[in-house]
Amino acid sequence: MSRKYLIAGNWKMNKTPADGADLAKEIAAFVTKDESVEVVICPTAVALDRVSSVIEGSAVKLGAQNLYPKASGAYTGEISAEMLRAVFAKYVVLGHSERREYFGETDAFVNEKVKFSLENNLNPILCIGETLEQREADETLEVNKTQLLGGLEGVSEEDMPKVVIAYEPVWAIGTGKTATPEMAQEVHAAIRSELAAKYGEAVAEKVRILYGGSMKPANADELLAMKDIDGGLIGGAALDAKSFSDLIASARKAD
Ligand SMILES: O=C(CO)COP(=O)(O)O
Repeated sequence: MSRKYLIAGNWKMNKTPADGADLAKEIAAFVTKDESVEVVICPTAVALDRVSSVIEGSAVKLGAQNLYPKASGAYTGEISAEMLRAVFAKYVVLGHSERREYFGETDAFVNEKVKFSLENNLNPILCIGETLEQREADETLEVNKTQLLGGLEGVSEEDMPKVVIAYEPVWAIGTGKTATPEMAQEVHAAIRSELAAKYGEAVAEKVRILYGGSMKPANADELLAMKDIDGGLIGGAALDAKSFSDLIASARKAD
């Protein structure tokens, strides 16, 4: 496959800087320099600097979990793109369903962040996904299309290869319930065809679409075998060096 698999760990609100550094050290030891899989870890903001030092010189890349789309100034509690670049973050998770649900983030706000991250040399991981109610009401494809196109409003074709999409069905996050490979593939294929309609086939083929939602070593092989699943955005299973390494190993095999 021409797209490089991406395994990204979203640590959410877990791990102190010291615990994060320990975990990062173990992951960095597992990831080789000529790795066929791109590996990203996304600690909390307070752990970014320390984790960054630990993975320096390794093939593991750093991601943040959020940013505020302003250069600097009176935005108490927020973190700028420049600050993320200063700790050598390469990726930033945006529009996660937890941020949409608990912090009221809208498609328009997520879109501002996506554009701001691209303007500031950070690769956005744009998260989209339907709730259980929406799936049961047969709205899955429509909801994902709205969040996808809303998040990408005004993003140029040239910037698209830097964008990663993460399909994370809300009902599968942290619940132990995983979408079947076929369910996930259906949505991933629909996402890719929306990208093709907006940006053309060649661009759509380059964009990586990750699956997220209770992905773990036991189900990774069959998910990663699907044509349009290019990796995973992992929560719970990314908090343990063994399970995260096993996920990287699955992606190596799937390559
Ligand atoms: O939300 C997720 C990653 O962003 C997925 O979380 P879990 O892997 O814990 O279900």
